[in-house]
Amino acid sequence: MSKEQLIIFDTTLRDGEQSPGASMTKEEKLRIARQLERMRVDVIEAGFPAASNGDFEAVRAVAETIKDSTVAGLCRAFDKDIARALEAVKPAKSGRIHTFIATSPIHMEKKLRMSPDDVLVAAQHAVRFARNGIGDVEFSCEDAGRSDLDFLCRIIEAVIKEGASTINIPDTVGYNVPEQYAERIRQLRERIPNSDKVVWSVHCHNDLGLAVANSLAAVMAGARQVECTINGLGERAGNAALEEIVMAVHTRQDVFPCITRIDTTQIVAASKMVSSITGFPVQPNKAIVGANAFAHESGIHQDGVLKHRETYEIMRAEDVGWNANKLVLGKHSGRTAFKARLKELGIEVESEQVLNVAFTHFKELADKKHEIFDEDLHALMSDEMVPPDDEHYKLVSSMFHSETGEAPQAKLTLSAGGTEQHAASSGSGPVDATFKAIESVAASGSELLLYSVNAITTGTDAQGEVTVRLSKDGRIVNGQGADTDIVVASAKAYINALNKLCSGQEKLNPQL
Ligand SMILES: CC(=O)SCCNC(=O)CCNC(=O)[C@H](O)C(C)(C)COP(=O)(O)OP(=O)(O)OC[C@H]1O[C@@H](n2cnc3c(N)ncnc32)[C@H](O)[C@@H]1OP(=O)(O)O
Ligand SMILES: CC(C)C(=O)C(=O)O
Repeated sequence: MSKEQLIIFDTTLRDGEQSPGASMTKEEKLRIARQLERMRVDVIEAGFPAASNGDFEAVRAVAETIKDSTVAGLCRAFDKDIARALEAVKPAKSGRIHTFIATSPIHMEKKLRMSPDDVLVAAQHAVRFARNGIGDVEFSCEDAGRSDLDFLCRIIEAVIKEGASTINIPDTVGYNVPEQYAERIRQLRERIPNSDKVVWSVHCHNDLGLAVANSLAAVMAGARQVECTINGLGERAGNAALEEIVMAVHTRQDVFPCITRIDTTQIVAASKMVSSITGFPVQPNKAIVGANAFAHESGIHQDGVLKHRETYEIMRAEDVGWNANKLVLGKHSGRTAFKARLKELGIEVESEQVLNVAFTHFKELADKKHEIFDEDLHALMSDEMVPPDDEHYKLVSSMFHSETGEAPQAKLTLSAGGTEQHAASSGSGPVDATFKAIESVAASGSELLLYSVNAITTGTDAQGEVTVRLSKDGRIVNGQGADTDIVVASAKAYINALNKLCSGQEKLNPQL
């Protein structure tokens, strides 16, 4: 007997982007969306079009590009929001409007300041309005995990009558526990007329570390869509991790009554891409995608695995995309192997020109490093992917001086809009001196929220990957830079963040 399909709805580009500091540019969203499509995700929630013109453009670009996944835009139960989302998803081959309103007593009374009856009317109106513009409408009862069951039944019955075809029951604040949440889904399916005509969806947050457990319990109770994100990214403690949901369902087919369409071999590439773009490292012990997820340290385990892999492994590393790399890349590699590996990693290169520049940089890196790993390529390509038009600032050259007892000095040459500028500064350390020197040219007035360095791979020749988070006028951006010299990586990351801050705006320093 063939199994029912479990719809995988990825919201990395929407709820994932709500992680403080994870905001993404249009180009970054497009790169991730292409990888999600390659992974055969069913629905890609690309953003919240009414949030800003930038997000509208990003959702529209995803809708124009993606052909094999449905593209969804989220909106409040508000005509203006819905109209904006309809416009953004219009170019999609398959588009969806996802509209929501809160249904819990605390949200209705304290946040919306609306009576339950008014919320019900707003929900009906929103779904009707959306259905006039598009055939595929999802309705979410925000904070359903703390909502009154009778009220949920009333509102859901009403929106189904208006034409909603997917009903989402979010545990918005991660309050539920698996048994209770599954029972909620079961009760709703039993009590609501025509419940078998809609897809039941779940969207779980991880405040108590139960997002995946709750989602899977709901699947056992009849949910057939799970909303999730790569690496579990998302508001506060995040959402259910896509890789964990998918691999639990695939590995335990003896338990689950459904199966996903996901190409699991694309999972690790997606995880590395999201980590590299957002600057959120994946913890080594993270299930499925952590560096240690398939590593065996202790003798008894190693002995067992050598005798029979399945003694300690319930999944095969290669099935989720680990160790897919059969070619070792280094300074003797050519363009063909370089291009092939990028393709395997889901990194699409827009033009031959970008490829040629990237290949030159790859060779430069290979001269400094013995072996080039996938992580190096992700970092390298993140540097290449900012379109040249948006690169107002460029690092031309740098010199650093540190001596015991002396304040470290940085001397830089930057190109600002094509004009070379020299800058020098001292600081409490070489990185501090570098940032001060850059600021003496850019005068961005931005606040440095985060500075972090990660060794991309092991060894003293490893590249350092630096993330710099800047904030200005309420906008928060992440910049990334990688180099075998971490001060250079820091300069690149700072400049990358500045370029994002000023993309689409006038240059930061009006004198330049
Ligand atoms: C659980 C979730 O993840 S929900 C999705 C969260 N995502 C976002 O918030 C996207 C980013 N948000 C934004 O850019 C802005 O908040 C906007 C553009 C959506 C709205 O901005 P503003 O109009 O300035 O409103 P603001 O954010 O201050 O307050 C939200 C308003 O929406 C109302 N509201 C909240 N949810 C809903 C809803 N689902 N339907 C209708 N109204 C809603 C609130 O009651 C509040 O109304 P009030 O101003 O009359 O008190
Ligand atoms: C809008 C919904 C789906 C949401 O993000 C939540 O409730 O957490």
